Amino acid sequence: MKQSIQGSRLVVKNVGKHFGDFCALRDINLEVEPGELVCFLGPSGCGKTTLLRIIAGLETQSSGSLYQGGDDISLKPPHARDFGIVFQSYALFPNMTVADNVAYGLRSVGAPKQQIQHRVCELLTTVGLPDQAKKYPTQLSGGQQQRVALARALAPSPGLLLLDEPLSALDAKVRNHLRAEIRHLQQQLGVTTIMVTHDQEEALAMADRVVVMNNGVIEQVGTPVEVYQQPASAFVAEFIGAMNFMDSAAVNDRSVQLGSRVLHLPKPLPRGKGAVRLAIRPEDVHLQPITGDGWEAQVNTLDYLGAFVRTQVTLRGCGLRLVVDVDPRSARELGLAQGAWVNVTLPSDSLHCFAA
Ligand SMILES: Nc1ncnc2c1ncn2[C@@H]1O[C@H](COP(=O)(O)OP(=O)(O)OP(=O)(O)O)[C@@H](O)[C@H]1O
Repeated sequence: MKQSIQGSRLVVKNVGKHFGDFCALRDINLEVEPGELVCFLGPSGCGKTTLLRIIAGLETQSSGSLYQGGDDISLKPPHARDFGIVFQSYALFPNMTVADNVAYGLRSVGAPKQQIQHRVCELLTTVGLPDQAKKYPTQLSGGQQQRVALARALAPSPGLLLLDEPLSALDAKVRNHLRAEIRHLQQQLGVTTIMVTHDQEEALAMADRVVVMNNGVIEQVGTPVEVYQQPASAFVAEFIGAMNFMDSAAVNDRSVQLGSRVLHLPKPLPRGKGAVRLAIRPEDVHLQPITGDGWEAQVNTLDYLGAFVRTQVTLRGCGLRLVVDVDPRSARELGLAQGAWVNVTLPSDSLHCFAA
């Protein structure tokens, strides 16, 4: 039996899902490449789990189709699809040993006994539990149980691995550790993987591409760098990381009026007129000594967060409040303190614009 897994390509085409009158998914289109790890990320109720369950065949789509490795799987029952799944709650069989849990999928397809034993050993070693084969799930920690669940899902060498919030029941330290291990294992095996999460840090750290969902639609599909640096909508900009939003008005297709100033934009506006929602990340706002260029602003609050200082300032004149992240050394050099005055500049190449 092979240790490496040949990941298969998954295509989701025009998938929609209704529960009665409620539309949970609308016209979902997605292609997951062999060996890729894709995260479904979005707020509670946006449809992540429903989409994962449709891919697994545990839920039936109301419209659209699905293809795995070129085969139309749209109407296949779960057992006829080629995937392994890990749920948030470990869902191990409590009356079976660790070894029997991992062997379960192989026994059900009638694999020879010796081959099963070898595969179970191999997988328990891979997930770092070579000595736990004879234990029962209740004798293991949450992190260990989730490793067993992962080994069980991978045992039949599926073309697709589905992970439904696999880390959210674990404490922060175990979660971070297991996050890195799952990613390493996934890359080593080359198994095509889809993970559902509402934790943006987890998605950005693990995924090749992130699918950002909201209200049953895909807002953006992109690499972690793309969804962070070039958010396609105000929702994505706000949902991933921190963002300042400012109401402004277009002067023409390359500039906007903010308070008494005209700011130039990095990209042309789709419409060169009307209201525009301008946005900038806290780490992209520049603070300088009061003699510098830009707006005069007063410091309202300062929070020391270890790697950086999160500051809130109010611009003189327009009264606009901005959150600014400054590295601790610059904060010291600027003499940042509550009530202090600084100059604020908003670099053009860091501005994002969205329809108001
Ligand atoms: N069987 C069902 N019957 C009716 N409505 C459902 C059913 N399953 C899901 N929904 C609704 O569909 C929407 C999407 O649910 P889903 O579980 O996919 O969201 P989610 O993004 O995974 O959220 P969470 O992060 O909270 O799990 C929700 O509004 C939910 O209430």
